[in-house]
Amino acid sequence: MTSQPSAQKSETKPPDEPEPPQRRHALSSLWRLRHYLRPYRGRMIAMFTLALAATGAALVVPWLIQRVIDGPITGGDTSGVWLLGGAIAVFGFAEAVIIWIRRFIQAKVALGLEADMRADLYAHMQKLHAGFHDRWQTGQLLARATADLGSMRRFMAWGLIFGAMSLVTFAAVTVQLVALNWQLGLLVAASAVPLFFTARNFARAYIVASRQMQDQQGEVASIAEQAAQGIRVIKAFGRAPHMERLFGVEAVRLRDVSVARMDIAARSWATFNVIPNATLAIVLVGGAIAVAHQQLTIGGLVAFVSLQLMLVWPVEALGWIIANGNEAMTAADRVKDVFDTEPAIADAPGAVAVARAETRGHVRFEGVSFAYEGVAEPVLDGVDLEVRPGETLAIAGVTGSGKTTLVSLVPRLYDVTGGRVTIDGTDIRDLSLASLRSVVATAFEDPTLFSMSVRENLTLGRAESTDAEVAEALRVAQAEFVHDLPYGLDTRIGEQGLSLSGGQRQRLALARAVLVKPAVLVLDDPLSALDVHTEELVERALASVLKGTTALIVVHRPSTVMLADRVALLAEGRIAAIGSHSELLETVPAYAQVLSAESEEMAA
Ligand SMILES: Nc1ncnc2c1ncn2[C@@H]1O[C@H](COP(=O)(O)OP(=O)(O)OP(=O)(O)O)[C@@H](O)[C@H]1O
Repeated sequence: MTSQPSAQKSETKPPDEPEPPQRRHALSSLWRLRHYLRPYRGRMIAMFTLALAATGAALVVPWLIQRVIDGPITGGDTSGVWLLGGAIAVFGFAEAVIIWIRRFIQAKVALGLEADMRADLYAHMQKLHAGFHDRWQTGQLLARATADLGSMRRFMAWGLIFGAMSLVTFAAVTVQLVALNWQLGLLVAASAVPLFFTARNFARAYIVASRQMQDQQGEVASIAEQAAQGIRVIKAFGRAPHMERLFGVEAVRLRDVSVARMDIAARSWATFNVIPNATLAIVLVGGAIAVAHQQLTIGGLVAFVSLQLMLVWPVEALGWIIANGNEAMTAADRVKDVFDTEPAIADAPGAVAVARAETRGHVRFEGVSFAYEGVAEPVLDGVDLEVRPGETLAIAGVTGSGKTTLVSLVPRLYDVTGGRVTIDGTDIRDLSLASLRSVVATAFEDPTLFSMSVRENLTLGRAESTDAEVAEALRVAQAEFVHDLPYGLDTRIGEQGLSLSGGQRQRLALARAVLVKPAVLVLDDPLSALDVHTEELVERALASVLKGTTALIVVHRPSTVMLADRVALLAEGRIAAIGSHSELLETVPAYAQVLSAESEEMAA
């Protein structure tokens, strides 16, 4: 078996995870994902039009107020107030309705966008080879699929519209202000200059802080995920305080980078608040002077101030929009890291599909070498091995000799780095992955079961299996205990099947592989968790299945070797010896050592 990847993963960051992004790169990462907006183009245009209409309705109100003050109020004509007051109410109500409709559409667009991106990201992660998942922390992937997509959704569906509307509002209000009083209007327009510089400096600092926080969120998620997965080990070793400390260190780091990020935001947002309010104070003084000099009516001043108040929120929101945009850019950069990883194991051009019925299951390893990514030393170095159709070949070797690695090459969980593996004479890289995996079925020593019903877990490799076939597979794997579960085959088993014992999980995983009725069955020490009696029962039933199937079985125990027609001894990356169990016991001392004293007893 391979060593626990999560243990390795906790030590290192993904090697292909880049350094914090340059603003330009982050922007281009977000830009590259613009196609997700395409299906929502119509609704985005509708949202923008509605936002414009709401702003238009809001802009009319100060103009009407000016008419009320300068007309009916100044002239003492109360009858005119009703009409203008009614118009103000209509426009105010219209604005509220339009905003409500826009928000309704916006929520659908936002959630639809996020769901689309998440579905694609998940599909892509599923296509990525096992080597990618070995190197990436699960928490980092989780953070990308949740928090990062959330940031992108917020910007694409809200930030973009609000940003555009803030600019439109600023321009429209400024034009109106200049028309009312050009000196004061230009003063308000000039306040855009300090705003621009504040916004630029804020954006530069915030993008780095955002990326640091997002990366750290991934670290915290990784530790939490490992702690949840390894809760039994942690408890058994009394390491809860140690794990708490580890988590605490990362959580404090997350708090620190989040506080640093908010610090940058708080300072800039204070400026975003101060500028419009300071401008408003100056306008009030200047406006009062203008009214005194009869350059502006009282109604004009009230309209001016009302219009200017309309700018306070868009300017204050600028800080949020920039922050949101930066978070979306760095999130897109992080998501792009995953999207840009090409599946190293994929269908070759012109890959052919093999049919199960036509596959004899003649497996050959021809001069096969293999080294894990980033590891110089090869695990396998020139393996030549033949498994004839219908033959059962056991692979033995000391721990860490590469048995799991060797059998993982057959379903192409990893690709050879030298030589080739063939099935019925065809290089498996020339077969379509889907068809290869339908003729090769695998059961691992550490059987992963999913949080779904027993039936769904069993039929994972062959959804169309009949009840009779399921029953037969359960019999072969001696897994009939499932019928005693509260809902039988419909019992939902816990995450990773934790509510079942190790041996029960192993038997279900074996039944799942057998159910596929594969041409080539790969079993990686599938009976290691069973007691001797159950193992014997499974072996007896399995023997009938193995008769018509080519099988490669990784073995540690002599009892499992008995299933095999021949045994290959793997040592130093090569096949050191091959033959029947008794031949090897007699002629290869290393073989007897590998299978321990137990093997000698059995041979005797
Ligand atoms: N994902 C991986 N990345 C890097 N190295 C790995 C990976 N998986 C396994 N190795 C290394 O490859 C070597 C062979 O591992 P493998 O699991 O194939 O051995 P094995 O013979 O099946 O061991 P065991 O009998 O203990 O199950 C070991 O040195 C192991 O540390």
